[in-house]
Amino acid sequence: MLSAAVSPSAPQASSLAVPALSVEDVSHAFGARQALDKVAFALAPGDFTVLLGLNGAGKTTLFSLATGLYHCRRGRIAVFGHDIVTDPSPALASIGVVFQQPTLDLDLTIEQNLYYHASLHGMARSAAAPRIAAELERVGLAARRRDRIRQLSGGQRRRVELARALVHGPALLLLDEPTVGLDMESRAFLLDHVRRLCAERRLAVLWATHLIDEAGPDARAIVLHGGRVLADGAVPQILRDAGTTTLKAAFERLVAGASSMGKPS
Ligand SMILES: Nc1ncnc2c1ncn2[C@@H]1O[C@H](COP(=O)(O)OP(=O)(O)OP(=O)(O)O)[C@@H](O)[C@H]1O
Repeated sequence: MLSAAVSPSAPQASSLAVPALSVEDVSHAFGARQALDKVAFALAPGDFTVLLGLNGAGKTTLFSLATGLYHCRRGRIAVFGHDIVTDPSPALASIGVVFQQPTLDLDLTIEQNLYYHASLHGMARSAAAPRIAAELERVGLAARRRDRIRQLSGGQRRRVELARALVHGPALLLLDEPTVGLDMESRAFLLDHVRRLCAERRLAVLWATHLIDEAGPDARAIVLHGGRVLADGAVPQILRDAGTTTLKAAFERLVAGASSMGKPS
């Protein structure tokens, strides 16, 4: 398993009055294809939750709905109580996102990309400057701040995207397959960095991945398959419920069970 150098925070959704993220019976279809089917869960501040699903499970669709890229028509998504459809401004102000597809401007410098993001969030340059400096320092890229994105490696670009997602001070961080294509060292860096943020800033994190080892034994995991939540809980509990010793085996058992019941795959 990848290491996380900080003590994790336990799932606390039940003890929280207003969840950082609340997904209530959300369904979404593309024509006849049902991408999400009554998905429901909640995240509390400080929760590090891994959304585990194979290609096509519905992870990106859920992220697109949670960030307002798609209109949420069936069910409800709220960020700190703000409905993403009816009250989007405060909801979006609280979210930081690292999308699956890189969205940096390759011809701008690291700093220019971050200032642009800050301005989209209505931050004055004077307010953005110390935030940008601090986030770049934390991801080890302060000295490269005037380099253009195209001069960076894939892992460095991902770190820039993470720094950018945090510049406006979100309390909820959504990451869609953030480590795809990265080597072990870069994956471990990102995972450790995000786990630290959870612990230090009480950031709520939803980390979507198909890489099972990114859900350490101390994480909470939501298993999404065929648009449905098959399991949601602390990893040890998921193992107990599935009667397995590894999350990989539990995942395979859950998916096989869903398939044998005729659920979409
Ligand atoms: N724009 C779209 N039009 C039609 N079908 C779509 C569209 N986007 C996603 N789908 C379908 O919805 C389902 C869920 O896709 P989604 O991209 O959300 O899964 P995912 O878990 O993010 O997978 P991946 O890890 O491969 O990105 C899949 O069956 C996919 O083919």
